[in-house]
Amino acid sequence: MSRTALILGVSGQDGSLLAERLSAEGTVVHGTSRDAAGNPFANLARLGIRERVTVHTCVPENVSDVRRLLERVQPDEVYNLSAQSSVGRSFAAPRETIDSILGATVGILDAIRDVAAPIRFCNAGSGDAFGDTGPDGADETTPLRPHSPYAIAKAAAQRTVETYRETFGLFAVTAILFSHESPLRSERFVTRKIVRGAARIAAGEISGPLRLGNLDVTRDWGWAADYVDAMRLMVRAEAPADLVVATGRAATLRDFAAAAFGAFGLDWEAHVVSVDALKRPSDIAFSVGRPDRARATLGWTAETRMPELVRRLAMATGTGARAER
Ligand SMILES: Nc1nc2c(ncn2[C@@H]2O[C@H](COP(=O)(O)OP(=O)(O)O[C@H]3O[C@H](CO)[C@@H](O)[C@H](O)[C@@H]3O)[C@@H](O)[C@H]2O)c(=O)[nH]1
Repeated sequence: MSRTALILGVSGQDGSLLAERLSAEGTVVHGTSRDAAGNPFANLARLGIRERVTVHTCVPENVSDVRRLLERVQPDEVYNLSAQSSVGRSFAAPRETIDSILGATVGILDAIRDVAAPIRFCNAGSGDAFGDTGPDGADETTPLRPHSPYAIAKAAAQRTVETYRETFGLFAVTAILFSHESPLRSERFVTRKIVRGAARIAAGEISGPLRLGNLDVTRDWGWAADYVDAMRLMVRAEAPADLVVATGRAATLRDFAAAAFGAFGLDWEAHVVSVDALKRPSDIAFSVGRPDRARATLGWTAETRMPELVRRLAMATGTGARAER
C-alpha cells in the first residue's frame, strides 16, 4: 500500500516543495491551508503539481479540526509547515506570530495523541531559535537563546515537540532549519529581494538604488528543495531526533549581494544602499548551523551552496521556477 502524507501549510515555499518531492516518489499527498477555497495554491501550480495534492481547509491551532482531518486522511506522516515565517514581520505582529507557530504545533501534537495512530510528525523549527550562533555555528547541543518573537515561538515549539516525544512516546521531531531559499519565496525575504532587484536594475526597469537594511549579518543559506528532503528523511529515520539542517557554510549579506549583482554583470556597491529604516529592532549577527549529525544519521548533506544558489535564483528570475529546478 502506498504511503500517505499530510502537509499542514502546503501553499508556502516549503510545503509546495515537499509536496513535489513526496508526490514524485509515489506518496499520496494531502495538504492544508486556512482557507483552501480562497487559496490559489500558486506555488503548487507553478511546480505543475496542483492536481496531485488533495487540499483541505484546516486551522492547525484547532485540535478538533486537525483530529477530524487525521481521521479522514489517515496519514502515515504529518509535516507542519504552516505559520508566519518572517522574523522581520514578527516584530510588527508578535502575537499573531507566536500564536500561529506555537498554537499550531501544540494543536497538531494534541490531535496526534488523540487519534492514537502510529503517525510520524515533523515540525519545522528554525536556526533562529539559537539566537546568535557566532562564527563557529550551532549544533543540537547548543542552548536556545532566541532574540525575536518569531525565534521565541520556534524555540518554544521545539521544546514542546521534545516534551511530547519524551512524555507521550510520540515519533515527533523538529527539523532545525537554517535559511533556505528558492524562487518560490516572496520578496519579503532578503535573497529574493536582492536577486529581483538586481534583475530589474539590469533590465533597466528600475534605476535603483536597492534599499536594504543591515548588510553586516552572516547567514548560512541553503537550497530549500534540499531541506525538505531532510525533513522527509527525518520522519523515516530509525529513531526520532531533532536535527540541524544547514550547509555549515557562512556568508555575509554583502557576499550575497555581490554574487547576485555579479550574476547580472553589475557591481553591487554602485546599486545598493543600507538604510536605517529597514534595520530590525534586534538582529542576530551570525546564524550558522553545523549539520554533522544530519550527515551521520541520515546521510544527508546540503548539495547546493552559495554562490551556486545565487546563480540558480538569478537564472530563475523572469524565467519561472521550472527553468532552474
Ligand atoms: N527581509 C529583509 N532582510 C534584510 C534586508 N536588509 C538586510 N536584511 C537582513 O537579512 C537577514 C535575513 O532576513 P530575511 O531574508 O527576512 O529572513 P528571516 O525572516 O530573518 O529568516 C529566515 O531564515 C530563518 C532561519 O534562519 C527562517 O526560520 C525564517 O523563516 C526565514 O526564512 C536579516 O538579518 C535581515 O535583517 C531587507 O531589506 N529585507
